[in-house]
Amino acid sequence: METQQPKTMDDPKNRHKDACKAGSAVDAELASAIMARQFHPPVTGPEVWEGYVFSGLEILIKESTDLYGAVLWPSAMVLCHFLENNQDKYNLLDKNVIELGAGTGLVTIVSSLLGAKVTSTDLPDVLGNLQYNVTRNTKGRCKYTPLVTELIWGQELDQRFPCATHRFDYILAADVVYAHPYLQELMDTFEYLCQENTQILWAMRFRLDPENSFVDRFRQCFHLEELYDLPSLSIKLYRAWRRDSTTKDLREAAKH
Ligand SMILES: C[S@@+](CC[C@H](N)C(=O)[O-])C[C@H]1O[C@@H](n2cnc3c(N)ncnc32)[C@H](O)[C@@H]1O
Repeated sequence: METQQPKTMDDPKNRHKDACKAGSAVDAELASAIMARQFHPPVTGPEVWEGYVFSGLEILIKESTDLYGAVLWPSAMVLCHFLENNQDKYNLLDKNVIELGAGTGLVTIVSSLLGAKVTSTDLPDVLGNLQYNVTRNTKGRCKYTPLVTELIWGQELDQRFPCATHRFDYILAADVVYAHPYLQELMDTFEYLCQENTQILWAMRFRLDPENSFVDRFRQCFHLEELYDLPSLSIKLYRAWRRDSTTKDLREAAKH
């Protein structure tokens, strides 16, 4: 299957240069705190690495610039920053977590470092690089070894992730909504995986109309709460849960 290469995406490497130019003081402060997580590791040679600090640990991510799934997008940093700083409310310890469109794996790595049992998923083309980064940064550092596996949105979900045996406390997703032709399949995947006690934590960058209409459609199936709004990065972070679940269900689920 071909990896989708969205025509409307800008270069993530340049994106954060504009951070903090606009928006409220809170936005600017938060955006710069998130972007300060990145450092340039002293790795020489032909390989390109990006360095990040989360959970008090250095994380080295290998990117390969030929695929969108092999580049780290700032929404992933926003989601990681949130998870690390909100462990009192969103404690991932011993929780079942699935990440959709994991790309280079930063969210999977940070969730694993925070104690979650993570299933990290993406298209077949990017799994090699994803597995490499996940192993490199979690081996010997995590309570549970993360599982890296293929999940093509909307395909074979009931065969590969039967509801009876695959119950997730959290679905994590960073920058999976953009101008690609699989938005309905992505929506179907959220709907399929999100059970009564599941919470979705989803960071997205707003670029063009597809993002806005996806959010509108998403609201028809899920309750949506805005957790972060970072205008300087054009990124929002949402929490979502099924329309037929109550907040009480989720509070009860969070206790176990
Ligand atoms: C913009 S990248 C974001 C990557 C990562 N979450 C991050 O924030 O750095 C979008 C991700 O979605 C994955 N993706 C795109 N279409 C997909 C599909 N139909 N099924 C599963 N994953 C898909 C891509 O391979 C890529 O990893």
